[in-house]
Amino acid sequence: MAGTSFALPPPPRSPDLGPISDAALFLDFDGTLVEIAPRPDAVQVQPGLPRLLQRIAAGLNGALAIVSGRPLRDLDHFLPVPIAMAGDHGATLRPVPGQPPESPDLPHAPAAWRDRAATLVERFPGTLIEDKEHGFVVHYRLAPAAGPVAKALLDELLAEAGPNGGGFTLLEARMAWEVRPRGASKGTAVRDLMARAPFAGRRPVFIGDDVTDEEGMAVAREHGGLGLRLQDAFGEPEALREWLARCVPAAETEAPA
Ligand SMILES: O=P(O)(O)OC[C@H]1O[C@H](O[C@H]2O[C@H](CO)[C@@H](O)[C@H](O)[C@H]2O)[C@H](O)[C@@H](O)[C@@H]1O
Repeated sequence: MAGTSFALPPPPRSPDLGPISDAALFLDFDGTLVEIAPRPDAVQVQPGLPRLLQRIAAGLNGALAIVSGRPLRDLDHFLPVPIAMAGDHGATLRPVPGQPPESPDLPHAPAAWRDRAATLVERFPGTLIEDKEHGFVVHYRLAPAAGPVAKALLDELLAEAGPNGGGFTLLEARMAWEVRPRGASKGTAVRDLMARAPFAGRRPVFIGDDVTDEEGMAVAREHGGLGLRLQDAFGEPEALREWLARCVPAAETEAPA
């Protein structure tokens, strides 16, 4: 519903932005909506958060999307509410809740790469591999010494595959290295969603904490919107959740009946 008078309040650390009207809100998950945890399966979602997001989405006529590196199955587990989602760093889109996800035609990482990464996990207890639809992540939060070794191994695998890494790139995440297919990113996800209702015609506001969010922020800015780094505009995830809670009364006032 472009043209609505509903406005998000200014972020606490960026008051100069003033109220943000006609927003389409794009939110990262890990490190942004929830605090970083020792392992991917250990994140704690505040009990009221899913419903809060659903209420804000309703106030924005559906123009709220989670844009995450996580697969949709994780997002559905942690946020079991009908809101738009983009998972796997933009490789999987579900713009309409309840509809089947959409995936561009992307390559799948060779099984041999995953096997080589598994040898690393044997050498460095505490490391773990997280499988994604197209690639995988080597996490080393619980074994920091493994970080440079994992990077060297994954760099080598991609280099052996040719100049464009066999269609893959190595993404630096928080205490993790992710083998991800080229051609999808949080930027492509935001661009795709901004071409569709109910996002089209609104002002994109992307909020994230990590280097993996920068492409999403850049596309939001290209569309005349805001790319907000959590640490700069809000501080910690808790401050973002407090801000989201403050969005709700206005959202419900302005939501269509
Ligand atoms: O795009 P995001 O929603 O921020 O997801 C990025 C990656 O987040 C997860 O890993 C990170 O969070 C874990 C839980 O706090 C933490 O243990 C790990 O060290 C972080 O790298 C997730 O596991 C990945 O799949 C996401 O791509």
